[in-house]
Amino acid sequence: MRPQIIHILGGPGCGKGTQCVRLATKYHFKHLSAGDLLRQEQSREGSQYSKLISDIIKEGKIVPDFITCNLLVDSILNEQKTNKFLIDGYPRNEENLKGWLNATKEKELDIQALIFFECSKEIMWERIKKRAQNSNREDDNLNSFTKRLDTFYNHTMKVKDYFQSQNKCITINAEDTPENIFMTIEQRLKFLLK
Ligand SMILES: Nc1ncnc2c1ncn2[C@@H]1O[C@H](COP(=O)(O)OP(=O)(O)O)[C@@H](O)[C@H]1O
Ligand SMILES: O=c1ccn([C@@H]2O[C@H](COP(=O)(O)OP(=O)(O)O)[C@@H](O)[C@H]2O)c(=O)[nH]1
Ligand SMILES: [Mg+2]
Repeated sequence: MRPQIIHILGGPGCGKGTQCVRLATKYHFKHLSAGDLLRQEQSREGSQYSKLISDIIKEGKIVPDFITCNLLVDSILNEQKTNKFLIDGYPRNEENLKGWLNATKEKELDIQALIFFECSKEIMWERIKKRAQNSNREDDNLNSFTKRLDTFYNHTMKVKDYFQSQNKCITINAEDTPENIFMTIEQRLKFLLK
């Protein structure tokens, strides 16, 4: 069967990773966080992209697609246990989207849906501040958060528009408790979750 893919997007700190972990555990998805893959590549000894990734992440900008797309495709093709994937935090702009649509067509990957989290910037900032207490991430500070937010509104929203035009976008209110958000996702994605 063709690998099945669900994307998750939303602003910085809205709770994408938290809900992906829950979904992956209960429904046996492989959770691929584009940000985690980039951070791994950044700290991989000998990586020619370390500095580029680090600089872009601090600035809240978006890493060129050939890097992120290759990391994701490699992870999908190397996965042995499942053919269901949650792709967390990607595609983040139109360049990512174009690269991803080409790659998925070529590799015959089936994109089923985008889960899009809606959350106010005030709540996202509260959550980032909480995460900053133990995340050690270079971008969990007010300066990077402001830039990431700007990138989100100016670029990532266009990706949402694309999925909406394909009738594949499921919008979820992410301002609730993690438990309630998870229940809402389960209800809205019943047709996909097995
Ligand atoms: N629904 C929620 N209510 C309160 N805090 C949350 C909720 N979801 C996630 N968090 C917390 O907010 C922070 C950011 O969550 P995370 O899942 O890493 O977001 P994202 O991947 O979208 O940046 C973490 O500290 C997490 O524990
Ligand atoms: O496809 C991606 C995903 C992430 N990033 C970079 O990695 C950072 C952190 O992404 P992550 O998804 O981990 O952040 P989150 O939204 O979960 O806080 C982003 O701000 C971007 O700079 C990127 O360039 N391309
Ligand atoms: Mg995350």
